[in-house]
Amino acid sequence: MAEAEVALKTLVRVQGLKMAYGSHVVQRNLDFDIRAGEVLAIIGASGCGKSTLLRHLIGLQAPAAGRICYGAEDLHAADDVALAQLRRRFGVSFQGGALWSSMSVGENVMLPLEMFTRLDADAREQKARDKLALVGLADQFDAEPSSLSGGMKKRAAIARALALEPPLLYLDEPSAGLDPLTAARLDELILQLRDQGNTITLVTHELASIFAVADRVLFLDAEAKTMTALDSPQALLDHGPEKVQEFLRRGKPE
Ligand SMILES: Nc1ncnc2c1ncn2[C@@H]1O[C@H](COP(=O)(O)OP(=O)(O)OP(=O)(O)O)[C@@H](O)[C@H]1O
Repeated sequence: MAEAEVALKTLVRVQGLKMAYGSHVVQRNLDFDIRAGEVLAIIGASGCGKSTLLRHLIGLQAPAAGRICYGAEDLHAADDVALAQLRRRFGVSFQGGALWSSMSVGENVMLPLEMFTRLDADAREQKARDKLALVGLADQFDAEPSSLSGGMKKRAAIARALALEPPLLYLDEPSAGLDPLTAARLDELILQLRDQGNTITLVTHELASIFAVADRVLFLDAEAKTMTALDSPQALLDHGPEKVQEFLRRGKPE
């Protein structure tokens, strides 16, 4: 397939999405695509609805209005069988990593393989070791999660999200709480995964990393309660809405 065609392929289409908790509307009129091969960063002020959007995208919360389609399949209208198949199309790494503390790092990564594939134990172990190697944790297969640093836990959670080799990864605040060097290494991992053909949608507060990794940025405005920008970080910095420029200027590296 030609490069331009790959870049334009849509994995997820969000149409007229309204998100609410009861009568409290968080965001409305969200219309955007997630394109194959891109890193899309969802940004905006605290409380604007970034995590809520992520929960809608992975099917944990239902829209108050609108649709989220993976190909022709409406995520929230899918029956259980279709939903199980849809969920195989994406991996998720939640804030904090959320590894099971009662299992070793390797067992954590093998868990989705045990639950969703018929691979035998040897094949599961090999795949988990491959994924851990990919995120730079080849030697941590037998380690307890509690012995890992914050950055290593996030990497291990990404390895687990990669276990089933989904084309799309959702990462919630992958570099939150990390020192700048560790955060930069995580940015490198995200770019490496993208270069290997993964599509990554991440929620982030870390403005510096947006410029390092994001192909496009979706800005959710907390006051307007809708998206007010969707473009490359540089384009938004140069000629985006004033509020978005201001938001991005705070994190622009010198
Ligand atoms: N379970 C819930 N019940 C009711 N309201 C909620 C719930 N979770 C979030 N909210 C509200 O929805 C809005 C969006 O919250 P959300 O956590 O999605 O924002 P965010 O942009 O991810 O914030 P942050 O950057 O601080 O993590 C906020 O006003 C929040 O108070």
